[in-house]
Amino acid sequence: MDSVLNVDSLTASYRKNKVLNHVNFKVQPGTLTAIVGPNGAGKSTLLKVILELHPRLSGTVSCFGSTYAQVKSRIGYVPQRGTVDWDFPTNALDVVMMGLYGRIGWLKWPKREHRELAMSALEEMGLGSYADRQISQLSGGQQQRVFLARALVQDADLYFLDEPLAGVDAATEKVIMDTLNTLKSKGRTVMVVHHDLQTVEEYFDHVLMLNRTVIAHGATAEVFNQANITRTYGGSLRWMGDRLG
Ligand SMILES: Nc1ncnc2c1ncn2[C@@H]1O[C@H](COP(=O)(O)OP(=O)(O)OP(=O)(O)O)[C@@H](O)[C@H]1O
Repeated sequence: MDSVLNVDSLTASYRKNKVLNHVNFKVQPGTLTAIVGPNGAGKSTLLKVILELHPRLSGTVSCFGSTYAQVKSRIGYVPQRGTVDWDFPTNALDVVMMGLYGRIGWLKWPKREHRELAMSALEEMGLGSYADRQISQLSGGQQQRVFLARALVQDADLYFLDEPLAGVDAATEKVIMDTLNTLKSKGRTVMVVHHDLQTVEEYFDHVLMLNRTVIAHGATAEVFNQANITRTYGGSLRWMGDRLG
């Protein structure tokens, strides 16, 4: 089967600090992958390099057999909440509409059908009554759902989400995971930076274990084991041993 994403010998740095070193992996369509690794492992940087928001030093990234620039309308991104300027004066509905600009075209006015699409995505996220609310006046979990709604209306084939479950309550976590599973059931491919090792097996069918390079990658049932967790995190996670044997 052709891979949706092929990362080959990818190396990236911030000035002289090499953050990603010969990262190699391929992702198959219709998979839901957790990207896990300790703080500073390069998870967010990996997404930024794939999305051409940060340059690579060497290596290649191909999405659907093409460069990112050629297929970017097929790719959705939900950034880490902390990296977004929530004081930007815009309301929830307008943020969701941004996901439609690929279809509407920049500098063109959205039509009623676009507004309805954005509205129904907000409703799907349980935020129908918040459409006019300034994004700075939403809770963290609501902001996260607004960004997920924006990604949904984009109707992409490949999604990257950077810690969408960080700091959200159980109800929002369920809404987000249900949404990601729906995308997967439609054959979309989803990659999620994730920190809670306790839920990796329950939520994700694949896992990419990263610590500046790929420590392990594959089906969760095959690679998410104590040996690989220790290799990824060092000896600092001994408490997981009881669970994973
Ligand atoms: N803009 C930047 N300028 C300089 N160094 C950076 C920058 N962004 C990240 N780094 C460094 O690159 C390394 C990898 O950071 P990155 O944010 O990719 O890690 P991460 O795995 O996503 O971490 P976390 O789990 O803490 O979010 C870290 O050492 C970090 O300090």
